[in-house]
Amino acid sequence: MARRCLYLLALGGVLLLGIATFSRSKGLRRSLRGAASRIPSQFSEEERVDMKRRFSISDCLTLTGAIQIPTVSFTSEDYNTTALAEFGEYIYKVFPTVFSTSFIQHEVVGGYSHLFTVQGSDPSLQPYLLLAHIDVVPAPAEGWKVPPFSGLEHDGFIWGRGTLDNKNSVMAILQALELLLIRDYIPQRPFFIALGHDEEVSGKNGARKISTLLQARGVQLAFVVDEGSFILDGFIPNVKKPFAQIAVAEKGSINLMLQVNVTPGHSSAPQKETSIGILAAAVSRLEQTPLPNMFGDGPLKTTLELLANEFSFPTNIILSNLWLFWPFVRRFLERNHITNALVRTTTALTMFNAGIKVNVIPSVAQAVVNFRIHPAQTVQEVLELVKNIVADDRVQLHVLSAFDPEPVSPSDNQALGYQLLRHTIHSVFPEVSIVAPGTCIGNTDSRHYKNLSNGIYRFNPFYLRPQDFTGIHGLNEKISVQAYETHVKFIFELIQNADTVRVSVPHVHEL
Ligand SMILES: CCCCCCCC/C=C\CCCCCCCC(=O)N[C@@H](CCC(N)=O)C(=O)O
Ligand SMILES: [Zn+2]
Ligand SMILES: [Zn+2]
Repeated sequence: MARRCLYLLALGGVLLLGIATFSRSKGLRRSLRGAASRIPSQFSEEERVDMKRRFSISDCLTLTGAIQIPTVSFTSEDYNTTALAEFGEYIYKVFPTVFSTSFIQHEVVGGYSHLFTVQGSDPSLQPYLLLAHIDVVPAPAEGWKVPPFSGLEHDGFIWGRGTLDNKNSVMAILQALELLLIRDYIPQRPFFIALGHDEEVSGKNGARKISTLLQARGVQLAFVVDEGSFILDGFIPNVKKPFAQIAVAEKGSINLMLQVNVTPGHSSAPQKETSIGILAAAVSRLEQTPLPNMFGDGPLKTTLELLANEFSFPTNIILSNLWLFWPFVRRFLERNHITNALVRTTTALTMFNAGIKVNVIPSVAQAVVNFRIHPAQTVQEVLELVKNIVADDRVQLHVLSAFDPEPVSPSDNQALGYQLLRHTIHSVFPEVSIVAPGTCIGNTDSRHYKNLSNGIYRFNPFYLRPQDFTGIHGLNEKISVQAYETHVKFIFELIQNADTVRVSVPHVHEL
């Protein structure tokens, strides 16, 4: 009853005050609106067939295609170096113009990563960086409808590990540049392309080394574009149509090992508690005690306000008036595992090891918990909360790896990278009316570049539905041929759009 009264009261207030509107100054957004690509992003039938083959199954220059090369990362010390080296040779063969153009320098960094420096014709413009990664997570063939490294095309889709994460970006970036160069396009704004080889296992040998190299050269970037968000379709119940989310934030991470040591013994006369029992109780407490809901801090509130009109009544009214309804929305978002990941630091129990024999009380039990830290919290704050939840001195806590969330990048009208992406999304996907800032719940190589730019944007130009999400790191990863072509078109337009707009920048760097 009380809730109903509150709701009616609020509704009345809303009608009186009028539904919130967002004032938008013109500035950069206006200058982008008139910007048109100088070379139309239209590809001949032959070019379309070629770009598909290079990505999937190349029958022209080699027997393999990009998806067929098993560039698997297992751990930060163990990745398929043979495949990574083969991939380097492959891109050299299939993108001859990129590799032979005088104003493009190519360097191999960290053994297998690639850095391309494209010297723009106007060095007064601040450079930007396009990121992607060559490596993929393992893909045992069980459960796949086609072999994961076959690159087979079926029903309009290219199947295989890396088709969404992230050889699509690697190949689309190089393909778009190749096609622009063939059309004699000379970029005005300098830019870099960095293709990491160990993103899936930290990026410390690829992205981090490239970033260090660029920093040593005094490079400051106008913006960085990486993977990490999409045109989201069906992730939020009741949202009427897909919307593009550009991730301006990225969660932090802690891998925490919990360990319990006891004196081993015969299982016929166990002590009251075993190492396994103590550890199991501790990790269960962690799982059963969610970390605080941080709704209201970070970009999610803005995303929901921008989406408000996409919902039907009364959700549209509720989201337009979060100042009033935030306690309700805060609780609502916890109910679904993906929206829950957006409002708090998540706790995932990922490894559990103990025991050597059926009749031996094990001396050691170990578990690993993976926390993804909300943008409004830090590693130290999370560790403090975790200690209080575990609350058992017999459980040792060892931080295996940890990093804080990334700073939130600007998404205002003067934010060049954000506005260029926004403009390009509207031009390549005219049916997508909403572009909103958001948070990447996974981690990307872009975090290694935060010293070089405050404008880091994570966006992949394709539609993602919840069922597609299960293919990323999962089974039957696939991309439609049309989505891959559109990815190429998007980069083709983005590079040209980056040349069209002029904003004053504080730092000018000569490549
Ligand atoms: C209101 C907005 C609703 C938003 C719904 C969000 C839907 C999110 C969908 C997908 C997010 C996918 C994130 C992809 C990037 C993840 C890349 C990745 O797997 N990285 C690894 C890196 C590991 C490492 N060692 O660095 C990881 O995160 O584990
Ligand atoms: Zn990835
Ligand atoms: Zn991945």
